[in-house]
Amino acid sequence: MGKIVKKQRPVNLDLQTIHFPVSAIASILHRVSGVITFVAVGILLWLLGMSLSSQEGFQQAADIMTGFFAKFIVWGILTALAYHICGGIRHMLMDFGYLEENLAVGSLSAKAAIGIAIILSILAGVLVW
Ligand code: HEM
Repeated sequence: MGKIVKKQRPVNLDLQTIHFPVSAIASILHRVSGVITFVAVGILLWLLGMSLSSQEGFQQAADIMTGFFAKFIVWGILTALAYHICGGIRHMLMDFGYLEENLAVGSLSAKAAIGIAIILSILAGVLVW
């Protein structure tokens, strides 16, 4: 309240020079993948319900899953889940004290989580297609 703020504060409008550290990217991805996984629960339960409703319902669900768009969505869901689990395990290892909480370990574990998720994503693609 009524604080005097210095008017000539340093300003950097060159957005090209601003880079997120890898741990920040890992953190944003963890939130985004958590939200995608949440929405995915609804989609997958809907598909499961349809497939269990009757023989025709099962056929309808199987037909839906032959389309490229549906496969792409399922691959996206599996990729988000894979990353969310990798990021979640990283979080829990830090929370339980198995990983040191410093910049070097934070960056390395973030890169490891992203790297493992990329490999799992490729495997998910092989599984879906
Ligand atoms: C249906 C499955 C899941 C859904 C819908 C889900 C969703 C979410 C969401 C929305 C968040 C909040 C993210 C944020 O606000 O930054 C979150 C956080 C978290 N999730 Fe999940 N999650 C699921 C499964 C899992 C699994 C299997 C793990 C275990 C590896 C896990 C580990 C975590 C952890 C550790 C956090 C807290 C991260 C933090 O402290 O910032 N989640 N989850």
